[in-house]
Amino acid sequence: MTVAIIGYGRFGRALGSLLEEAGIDYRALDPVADVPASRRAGSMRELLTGATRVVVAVPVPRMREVLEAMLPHLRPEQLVLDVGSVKVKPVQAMNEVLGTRVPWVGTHPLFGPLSLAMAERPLRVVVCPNPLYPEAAREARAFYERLGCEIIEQTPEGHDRVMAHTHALTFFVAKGMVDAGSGVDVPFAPASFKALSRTIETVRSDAGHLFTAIQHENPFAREARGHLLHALEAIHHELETIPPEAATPDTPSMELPALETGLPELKETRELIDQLDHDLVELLARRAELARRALRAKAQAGTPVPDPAREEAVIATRRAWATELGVDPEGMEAIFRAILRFSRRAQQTKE
Ligand SMILES: O=C(O)C(=O)C[C@]1(C(=O)O)C=C[C@@H](O)C=C1
Repeated sequence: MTVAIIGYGRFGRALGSLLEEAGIDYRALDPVADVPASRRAGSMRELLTGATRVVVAVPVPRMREVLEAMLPHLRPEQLVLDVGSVKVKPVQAMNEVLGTRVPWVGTHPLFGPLSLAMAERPLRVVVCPNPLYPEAAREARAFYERLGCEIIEQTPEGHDRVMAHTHALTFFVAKGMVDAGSGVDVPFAPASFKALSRTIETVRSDAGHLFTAIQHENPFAREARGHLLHALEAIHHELETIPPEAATPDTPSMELPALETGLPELKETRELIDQLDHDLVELLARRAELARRALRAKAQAGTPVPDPAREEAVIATRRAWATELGVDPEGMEAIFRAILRFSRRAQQTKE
């Protein structure tokens, strides 16, 4: 399989690194971004000749003109996939420009460069089957599964509706908070804000055109923003009008979903421990993924594998962190020695 990537921006590059990890050959074309010489195609014709999968990773508003530029060089045995963050408009563009000439399918990988760098798992991709090419969705599934992704099937409308209430609103709220100056240079922050500030960082690190695309190019985003603004206005108004002494947690409109589980204390505590351990297992899986990445980097740089000096440095810092947090450094060292053994074992297995 040879993959052609059109658009070597943040996502195009991230996809390139996934393809490389999976041992799949690819070429890329971008009018401005720097493509490594070994991967660079000189023209659309050169890029598309011989490619079996063609990934369109350009900003959504540019999709149609790019599809038009591709069309003369495409052949019916190829498969075109877009990776836009919205689906109704790109699918419409592919339907109109490619139609029944070349197989195509709309897809949205729900991960970006940041989640790949952090070794977040699972990597999920929404695939939107279309009646013109039922086989294309199956091929897209197989393609993404080779990259280690899980697939969710959705209609373009279903996808955009969900995204309007999740992706678009998250970006909207985060940008609103950034523009209102919240969280800048604060001396301390409660846990509730820490979770949100991670989101703000993600939004900040994404390409600028993404913000406009997920708001403007999603037909349901405007309405979702309107509902949110309306709800916020109503809350603001109530906070202004309800006298403070009347605003108990039982005031109907101010009620938040109950936090009390009503479970006996031991049962509740064990459930919390289970949740926390689940997070730990997920973190350890990501750590193992990063260790495998370190191994690949070391293979290129000729660094020793395993590396006792690095392992001792790891242990020393974790002991210091434990001391700072007031937990037993000996115990923490034992845990990290086990984690390093786990890590070395993970480096010996492929996936
Ligand atoms: O940092 C590295 O070189 C790694 O390969 C990662 C790691 C780790 O899991 O932290 C794993 C094995 C090495 O012996 C040292 C450290």
